[in-house]
Amino acid sequence: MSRIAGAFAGAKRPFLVAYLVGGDPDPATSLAAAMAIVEGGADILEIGIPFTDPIADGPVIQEANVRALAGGMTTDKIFALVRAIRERSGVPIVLMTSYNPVYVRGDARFCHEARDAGADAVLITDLPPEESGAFDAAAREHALDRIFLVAPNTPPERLPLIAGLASGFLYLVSVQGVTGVRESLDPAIARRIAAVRSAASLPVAVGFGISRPEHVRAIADAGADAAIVGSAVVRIIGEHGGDAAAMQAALRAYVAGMAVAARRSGAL
Ligand SMILES: O=P(O)(O)OC[C@@H](O)[C@@H](O)c1c[nH]c2ccccc12
Repeated sequence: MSRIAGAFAGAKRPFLVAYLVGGDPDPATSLAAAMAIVEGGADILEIGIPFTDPIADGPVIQEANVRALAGGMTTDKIFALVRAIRERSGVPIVLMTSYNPVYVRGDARFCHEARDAGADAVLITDLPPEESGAFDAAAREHALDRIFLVAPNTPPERLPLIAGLASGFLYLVSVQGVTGVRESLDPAIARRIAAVRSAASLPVAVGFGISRPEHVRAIADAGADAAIVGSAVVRIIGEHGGDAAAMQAALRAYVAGMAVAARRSGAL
């Protein structure tokens, strides 16, 4: 069983997935951020490989991409970051990336290096299921789970195709649009979670726009297995970039509040 499947099957189910851009604002501070997020209680870590032309990223994450690239982040250093986290923690790690950094290495080499560093899964934001056959074969060979996005405008008839390729969990995008903190959740989310559930037996994690404990509770009450928080975490890193100790304290406190909200939810 993969580390991610094991986490979802375990007594302490994963409720909170936290995202950060690898290397934001520089490799050492990013490691400090990742460890504070884990210490705060995140159950799964999602690490974005910074890229000049990201898809679906709102302004907060775009700026983090720019900071990370300016701080010297490369794909090699992403693997070094994953390795450093893995030396310190057993937290499941999802690598999120555009296909470009994968393509330049080749599917097999990318998957080998990701696995060797200690990553558990890969999410490629711009590789549709129809075109992911070669990558999927390499991922399977290296025992990496494949996370796919399901958006509000994903036609229901595509769900079986996506569910057939995915493993670990399905990433349900809560809104049509880009990443970023939002005031409230789309009321249609419960219906969408139910639709994904009926098409797939995988855990469902909901992301985009989740930033407050009440959002996490609402997601849990709507039947999701996990909530994904990105921009709210990345914003804290951006605010404290120069002061690692203050950044770590703020991240620990914020993530702990979100994790506690998830675990108190009756639905979970
Ligand atoms: O930032 P938000 O709204 O909290 O959403 C999570 C999201 O940032 C993260 O999972 C993510 C970052 N970049 C992406 C690109 C596509 C899909 C998802 C993502």
